[in-house]
Amino acid sequence: MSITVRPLGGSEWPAFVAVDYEAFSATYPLEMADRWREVVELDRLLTAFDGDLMVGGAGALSFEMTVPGGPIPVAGVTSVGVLPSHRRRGVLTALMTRQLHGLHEDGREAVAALYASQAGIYGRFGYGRAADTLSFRIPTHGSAFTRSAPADPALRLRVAAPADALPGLRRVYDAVRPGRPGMYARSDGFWKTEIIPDTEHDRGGMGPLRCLIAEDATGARGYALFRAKAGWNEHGVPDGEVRLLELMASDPAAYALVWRGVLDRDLCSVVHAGRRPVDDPIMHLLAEPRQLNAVWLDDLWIRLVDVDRALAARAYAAPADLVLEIEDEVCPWNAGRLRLVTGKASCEPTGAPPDLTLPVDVLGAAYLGGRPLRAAADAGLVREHRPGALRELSAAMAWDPAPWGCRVF
Ligand SMILES: CC(=O)SCCNC(=O)CCNC(=O)[C@H](O)C(C)(C)COP(=O)(O)OP(=O)(O)OC[C@H]1O[C@@H](n2cnc3c(N)ncnc32)[C@H](O)[C@@H]1OP(=O)(O)O
Repeated sequence: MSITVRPLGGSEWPAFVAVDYEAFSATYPLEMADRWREVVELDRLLTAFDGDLMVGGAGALSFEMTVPGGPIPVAGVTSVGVLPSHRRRGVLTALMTRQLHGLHEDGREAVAALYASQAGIYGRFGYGRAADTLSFRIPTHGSAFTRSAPADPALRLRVAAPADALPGLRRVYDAVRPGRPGMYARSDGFWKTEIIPDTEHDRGGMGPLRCLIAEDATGARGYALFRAKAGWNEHGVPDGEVRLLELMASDPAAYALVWRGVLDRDLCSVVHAGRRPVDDPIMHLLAEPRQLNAVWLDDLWIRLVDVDRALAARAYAAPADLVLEIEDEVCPWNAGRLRLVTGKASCEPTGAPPDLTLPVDVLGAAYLGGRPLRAAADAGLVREHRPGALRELSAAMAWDPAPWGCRVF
């Protein structure tokens, strides 16, 4: 089988959707692809052909994503799929290789990010697991806060229609985003098609999308987007549930108030809060944090497309002056030695002997500051040639707060 990879042609969007739909065993009504059409950038979609049959596709979104120190351009890789009839014959490999080489030649983004459908897929292409996420299942009867939970009498909680509340949601999201690595700017289209849509399919058996806003005279300071479903058990005791989709606040008092609004919902006995940051302050607010019943998952995967530019683009938490020997089979322009000097964030080729040797996926995993390089070294993935070099780089790359992308793209 000979596979050709090329950009999507003018009339090929329906075929791209059909491949994706089949690859993902999707259940959404096909018209919903029109929604995604508002977000995707058609000129950044790649397709793979077996003869004249489209058998795979992959896309990239032009994001501004926060990394340690502030936002930078990042390619958000998405809509990757291969027809079941053509799996495990190298179609994804051809797409990923072409995409990474294209990003390098294009030069707009030195970093690519994605959410993986399965955690075993992307390491071979140089992506590292850079952020984690926790999902909570909180029984409302066990959700009392500690006595030191903050409160602000100027705040009030308001029930709002999500579409009407959009300016307030954006105000809060855009206040939080620049401070947390992994969060990315949302276009109007992204808010409208990914965050607030509310069809039967979006509801998935739950109620409509609901919104709580915490605000004062200046406007919104926090919000929650969620779905709920009331219910009673066989004894007549209320046991409805809340599914929290997003909760964001620009200050601690607003954060605590919005959470209380979600946890205190009448007739609901449990709150499922998916994809929360691993340093979510709710862990400090609950008097009995075991009631979080946390489950740990991978969040963003990061690929340093151009290692030198990517390392020079972020800030560092501690001084470091090191020679790194990078291993990168997929993007050979990265393989070699770079001198990283953190104070001025410069990263230049050098012939000096290396202090550390590490594969590009390990560096990608550490890039957002949430995965200690030291732990990767303990797993045997980093080789230290100068004693102390590992500790130096690990401390420099660590960052607070923990990385988190919030919503899958
Ligand atoms: C960012 C996103 O969009 S994530 C969404 C990814 N898409 C999906 O999950 C949809 C359903 N799955 C698919 O479409 C396909 O099975 C894909 C895209 C995951 C893989 O496509 P393929 O063309 O089969 O991959 P390809 O043949 O290039 O495999 C390359 C290597 O990855 C491995 N691989 C492929 N899929 C997986 C997987 N799901 N888990 C672990 N390893 C995998 C292959 O075994 C192969 O390994 P090898 O080089 O050691 O032989």
